[in-house]
Amino acid sequence: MSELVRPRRHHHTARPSGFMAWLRARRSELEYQAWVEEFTSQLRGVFREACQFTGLCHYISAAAGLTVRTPRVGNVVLGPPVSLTVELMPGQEPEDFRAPGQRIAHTLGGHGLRIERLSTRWLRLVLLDADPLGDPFPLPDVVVASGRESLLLGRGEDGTSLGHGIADAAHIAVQGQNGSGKSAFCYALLAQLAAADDVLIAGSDITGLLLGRAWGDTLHREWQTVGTRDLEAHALMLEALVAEMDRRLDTIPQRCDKVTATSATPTVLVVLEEFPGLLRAAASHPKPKSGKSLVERIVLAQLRLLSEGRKAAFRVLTLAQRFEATAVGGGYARDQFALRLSFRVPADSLVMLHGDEARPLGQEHAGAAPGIAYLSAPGRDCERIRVPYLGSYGEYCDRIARHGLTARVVDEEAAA
Ligand SMILES: Nc1ncnc2c1ncn2[C@@H]1O[C@H](COP(=O)(O)OP(=O)(O)OP(=O)(O)O)[C@@H](O)[C@H]1O
Repeated sequence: MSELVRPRRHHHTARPSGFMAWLRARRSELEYQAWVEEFTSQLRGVFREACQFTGLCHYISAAAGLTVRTPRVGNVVLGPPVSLTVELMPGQEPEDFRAPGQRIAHTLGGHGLRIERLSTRWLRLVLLDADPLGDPFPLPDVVVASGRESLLLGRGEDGTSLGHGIADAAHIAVQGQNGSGKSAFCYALLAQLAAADDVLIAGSDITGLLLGRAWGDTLHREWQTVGTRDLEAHALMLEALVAEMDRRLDTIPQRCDKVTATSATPTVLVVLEEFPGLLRAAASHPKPKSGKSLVERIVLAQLRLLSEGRKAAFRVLTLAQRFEATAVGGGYARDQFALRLSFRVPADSLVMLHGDEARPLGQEHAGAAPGIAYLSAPGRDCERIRVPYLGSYGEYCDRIARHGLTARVVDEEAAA
């Protein structure tokens, strides 16, 4: 199969003058039209073959033998970008094109496929020339005033921005290999949240970079435990958070089934940076003669925050290189995360966190550039996004110093 080359007009810089010039222009236009026809018919043929090889077809048994039916192509638009309208076959849905989309795009000579629903039966498939997530994009110096406002999570392949309110009842799981951009993503997330009056950023960070130093003068700092020198302090902090959660659950007002975050009872974002590393470090701690080990205490506290925290306005943000059940406190703990992001990870890790739906992307995502993540969330199709980049670590420290909350304006009425 020869490569599909999108027809391009020859641009004449000078306006044709005289009969010979007119003739040349006319001939060039006819050649262009013939090229367009040839390209369009080849594109239809290659699309048909791609559908056949990716299973987007029906096999019909007729007297003359087995025939293959593929989705009918309506209009082809040269663009750029090239797009084609396609009629769905009986029983087909636009989602069926998502998994094989990239293979179809590669077969047609593009990088990716954007799927747009035109009507119940018709789709537009847009062939993307380059990876729309290829270029980094900066995080503007913005903060939210409340956890109910939407944080900028990233940009999807169709260029639209994706938001998430921390007050939404979802715990967040972030996995990625070294250097894949997960810390930078959390810098961007926390920097946006630092000034919210109804949010407390708490948690444990053995690296002491995401939490800790940068938060020095803010009121979040006293709820953050960092470093590896005093590992018991991490367990004590998590247990203190569980105690606060229990207090809130005990005092939920009559006829309410959850705590509504205010400046007096802020949404507590419990950040667990490099959680498997914390468990590994805690495992080397001497076991007490009686009672629970340090690892058991940390795992139990995390599990309680994950399973009961949502109603008490607690959200957990856990980071790990790999979200293996054994590394993050068990399969039940892992199941509690509704919003899941994977930066560059091996294909099996991607499937482990996002399920079989992510399998077709596994190989490609294993080589993803820093800042590109695969995201799944309730009520959303799984998708690739590019997260915003805040810049250097120094810039993160500057933003926290500039915006980090140092005092709360308590709304007395809401507090009562
Ligand atoms: N969104 C992004 N856009 C562009 N470049 C990025 C982005 N995020 C990270 N990078 C680049 O990748 C580098 C590594 O990112 P980061 O430190 O966040 O990785 P990590 O996954 O946290 O790694 P580690 O586990 O080693 O801490 C950054 O120093 C930066 O150069």
